[in-house]
Amino acid sequence: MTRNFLLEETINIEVKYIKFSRENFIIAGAKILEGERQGEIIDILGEIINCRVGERYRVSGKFVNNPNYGLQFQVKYYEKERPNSPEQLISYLSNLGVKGIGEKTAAKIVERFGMDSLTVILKDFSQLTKIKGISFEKAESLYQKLKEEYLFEEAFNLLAPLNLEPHQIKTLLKFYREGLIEHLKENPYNPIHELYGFAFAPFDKLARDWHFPPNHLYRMKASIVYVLKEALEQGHVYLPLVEVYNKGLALLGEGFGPETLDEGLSVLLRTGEVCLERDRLYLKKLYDAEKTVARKVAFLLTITDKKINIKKPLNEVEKKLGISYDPLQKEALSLMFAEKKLFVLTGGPGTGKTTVIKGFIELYQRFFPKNKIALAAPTGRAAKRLSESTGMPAATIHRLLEPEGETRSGELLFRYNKYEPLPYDLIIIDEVSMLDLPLAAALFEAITPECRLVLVGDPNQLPPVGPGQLLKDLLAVEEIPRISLKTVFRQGEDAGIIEVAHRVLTGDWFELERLLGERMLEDVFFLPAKDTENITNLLLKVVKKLWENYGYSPEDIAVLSPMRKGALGVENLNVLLQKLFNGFETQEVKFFGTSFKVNDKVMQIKNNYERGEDGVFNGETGFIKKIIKSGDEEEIIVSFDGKNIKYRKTDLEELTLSYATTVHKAQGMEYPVVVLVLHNYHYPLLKRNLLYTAVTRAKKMLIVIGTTWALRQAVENIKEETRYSSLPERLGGVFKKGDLVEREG
Ligand SMILES: Nc1ncnc2c1ncn2[C@@H]1O[C@H](COP(=O)(O)OP(=O)(O)OP(=O)(O)O)[C@@H](O)[C@H]1O
Repeated sequence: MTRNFLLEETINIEVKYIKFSRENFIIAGAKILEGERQGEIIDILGEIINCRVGERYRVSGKFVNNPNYGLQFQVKYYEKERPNSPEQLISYLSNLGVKGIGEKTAAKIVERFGMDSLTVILKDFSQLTKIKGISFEKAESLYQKLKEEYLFEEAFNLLAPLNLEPHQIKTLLKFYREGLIEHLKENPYNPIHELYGFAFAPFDKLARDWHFPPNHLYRMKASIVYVLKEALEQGHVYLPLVEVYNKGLALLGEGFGPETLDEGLSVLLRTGEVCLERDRLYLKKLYDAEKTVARKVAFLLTITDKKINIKKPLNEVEKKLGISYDPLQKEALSLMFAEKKLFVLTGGPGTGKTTVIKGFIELYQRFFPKNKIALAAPTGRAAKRLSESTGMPAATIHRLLEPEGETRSGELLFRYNKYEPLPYDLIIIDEVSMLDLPLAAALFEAITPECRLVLVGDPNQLPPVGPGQLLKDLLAVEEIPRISLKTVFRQGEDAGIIEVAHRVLTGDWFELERLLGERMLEDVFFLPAKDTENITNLLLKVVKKLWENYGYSPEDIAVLSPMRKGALGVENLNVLLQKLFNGFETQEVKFFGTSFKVNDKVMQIKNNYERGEDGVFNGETGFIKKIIKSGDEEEIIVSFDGKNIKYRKTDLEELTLSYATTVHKAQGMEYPVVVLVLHNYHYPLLKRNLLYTAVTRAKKMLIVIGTTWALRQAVENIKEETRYSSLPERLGGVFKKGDLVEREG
């Protein structure tokens, strides 16, 4: 949102009704308040936060003629006007959404305090209690709401013209509260240091506006930290110093050389915000995490146990489970009882990883009946699957560690850590491909040296969303005991899916094309379609058929797309699928353009350890069971696997519709039916590991809809991003040079 908008006009309007709102984009009917068009009601379109009926705005933008809707005004910049008549004030107060402050009560307030009402509320809200029907609590809620509005407005007026997104402004306010502007004045780059996910440019512009010189130390420091945080978002644990300098100098613009950054770097090193090792620069948090994991892994490998011979009891276990393990599986089982306390089991779908784990637990319980075992996985769904297949309780790694609070910048603190280690003798972690470095560090730190650790996963899946690539890194260190299971044992209804998964892995496009083209497989279908419109239509037709004719419920069907945005992006598909599955439902709560309806399939999109009894975590899916409306309050009850969790309207930023989801978000999940859409415009993401991850999510049926080119591209593109991580070298060092890892002392 900038003010330099070609042919820009500015008009004053009053919002009469909201026609449409999505995220922060709205279309509203507004009355023009002055000028030639005074009194006309036209549509205004644009991003306006917390836009409410009755409010007045000064909007800048341009008039456009829409062939269907007539004259409209596209808003590029706006300023909310404070109410300046008693009627406006009443409308403003009653539309704030404070429980118990409707039009009548608002009128009483304005009657008593006149045009000073807002000042009175902000200065001394207890005065409101003089009015009959306004309790202290009600007055306080109104004060809180008003204060929030003012803070937001102040921040918005300062930051929105710098291209900061509204949700980012909210994040800043949540973190700095009333002190936001003060903190920015002190050092406009503070958020780059203290938070994640912010661009450099807005704060750089702010610093310029406030006359901080371009070679200011703050700017040098922030550019380095920004470059490292950007690298973290891309999965890197560190960046080579030369890359930091190149990227940092590109940010600073012309006229700067490495020597200007040197000063910033030495301050950051002195204060410990970043760490330099050889030519590798780390954010401290990731440096510590990497060292923790390396130290613990080294420790688990150096302190050894007595090897146990499992030959005889294994026969009994095989009899009990009615299975005969193949030689590789037997070797895996025997290594799990070897001297070293860390073991990594890998393999694609259906290769018997779970079957080996089951046998291992059986054996372990025979040898150590009193020992305590914990099973965990990075996501709730993966933990549930692990629990179902082993018949033992399994938790997410978060729950295993028991979050107890979080730091100001949102990092979780756990009950179990190096001071209070996890009370288990054996820990088995599944889906380790999804485990990122910070969570791995928290886990490893909380493991006692006596504990045995078995890690299970498939390294061909996508790497974790967070930084690092633990599983791949561990596999790169030859001293770490591991077995990679190869034979596919599963011969059920998903045989075709497994065959396709293996063909994808080997990049066997011609065979795959033949299998799909000749419809050789019972459970995999490729429906070629060219443009996004055809793909969408076909998708809706297919999903409708699956639902109405084949009896699959929305819960059973996962529509996967590589991206969030665009015609075939998850956001768009969710709106279409909601209409299909739940179009007639009328009970809804609107939240920034998303309509949440009863029966909708939803996903939690951030970890919240305080929600419900033991937290709801990123990636958990559920269904909206109930919407409760009382007065101005709206609440939603979501059932996650039978567990009912309450969300207030303001909590809805934690939820998203999940009829469709990205392949990245579907990692670790399994669904009876996967419908995957692929189009040429997904090009940057069309990679083998993404396709493999999508394919292996399907248990009974896989349907791919899209262009042949996109599918082939995904099969053949093996360019995986390289993630900078020193873990393999650090661990290699233990066995060779011993220079990068400190032994546990
Ligand atoms: N040695 C074996 N002999 C016969 N059947 C086996 C053997 N090992 C595994 N199976 C069978 O193969 C199927 C797949 O095994 P399992 O579920 O353990 O694989 P997985 O690697 O965990 O798969 P996924 O990653 O897809 O969950 C199961 O039905 C299992 O009973």
